[in-house]
Amino acid sequence: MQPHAGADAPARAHLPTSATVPDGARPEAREPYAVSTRGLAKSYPGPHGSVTLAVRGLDLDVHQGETFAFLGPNGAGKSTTISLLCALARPTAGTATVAGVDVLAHPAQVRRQVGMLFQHSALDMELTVQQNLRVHARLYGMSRRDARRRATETLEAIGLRDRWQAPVRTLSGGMRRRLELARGLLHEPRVLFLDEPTTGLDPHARAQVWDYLRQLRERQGTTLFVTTHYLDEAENCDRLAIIDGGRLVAQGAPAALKAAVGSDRVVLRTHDDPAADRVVRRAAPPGARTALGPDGISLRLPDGSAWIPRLCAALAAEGIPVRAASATPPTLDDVFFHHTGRSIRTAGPETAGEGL
Ligand SMILES: Nc1ncnc2c1ncn2[C@@H]1O[C@H](COP(=O)(O)OP(=O)(O)OP(=O)(O)O)[C@@H](O)[C@H]1O
Repeated sequence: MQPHAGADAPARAHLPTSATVPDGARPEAREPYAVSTRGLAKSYPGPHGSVTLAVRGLDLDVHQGETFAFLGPNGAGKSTTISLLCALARPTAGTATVAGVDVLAHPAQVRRQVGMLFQHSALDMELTVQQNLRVHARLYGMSRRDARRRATETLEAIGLRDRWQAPVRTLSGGMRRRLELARGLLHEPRVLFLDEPTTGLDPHARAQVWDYLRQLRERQGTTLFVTTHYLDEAENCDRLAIIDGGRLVAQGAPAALKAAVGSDRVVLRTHDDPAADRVVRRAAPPGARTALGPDGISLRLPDGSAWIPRLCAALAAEGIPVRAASATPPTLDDVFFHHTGRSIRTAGPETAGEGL
């Protein structure tokens, strides 16, 4: 479907518009970012006269040609942000430019510049692969020749060239997802927004989608803005932003975000973990907090592997041999925990802000 202007535009008292690039100018000449937002916010009417603050003042910068992950738990505000950036909904406050174009001043131009892959399939199941692409090409005003050329290229790239006459309902879930990717790319968008592109796919199909995204980035330098709640997917992106309850929690390259957390996770297993826990607490540096769990005793320590022999020696001195010990560098879940005090695996929609 052709994207349409948001009918949900709330009253905007003083919504500033960015003056970065006027219509028709070459955006890359002045705009170094594929996506840039300042104070971007969106609220919805909530239950019982309340207001849901779905997105609360985002400052995001996505470089051209990079694969950018937008990571957050359910209800964090990821889909809402994509709607704002694709000019499908109007912000309540703040500014945003996509491919150098202001989403508030020139929404139609933004919609032409971007490609979108929605969470739920927007394919027509009764039409063939080729017909689905043709409908999309018409909506974007592509010439027949361009549409045919691009359809051939994209179907080749996603490995569906031999299925071009098949009705979409006969394709597997992974094939349909790849076809949606081909469709989103048909009009050669400068920025492709993907809302949880691999949700519901099996591991093999997930890997295929990511292989294709990687190729796309290498061949065409398309900027990819991908929402996900899979940590491993965010890990493989150039940079990421973490969002929780509509707020930006952290933004940067995965390695830099993890390095900023600093401490490694040290886990020790013994035959008597409660007794060992008391010993470890005495031996660990002041301020280090231990946690007893089914995996053993865990604690966060800078340079964790250097601490393991010391902790083992302290335990041996108390007659408690160590059965297993490990030191793991911080993960993106640790980054999320560091900033929010919760694990992304257990964080849920109740964190989305409700207020006035
Ligand atoms: N059209 C709407 N009307 C009212 N509230 C909405 C609307 N769309 C989203 N919300 C609320 O805004 C908050 C953010 O929702 P959003 O869908 O953007 O989160 P998300 O991070 O994409 O979640 P998920 O991973 O589950 O898709 C939630 O509290 C949601 O209930």
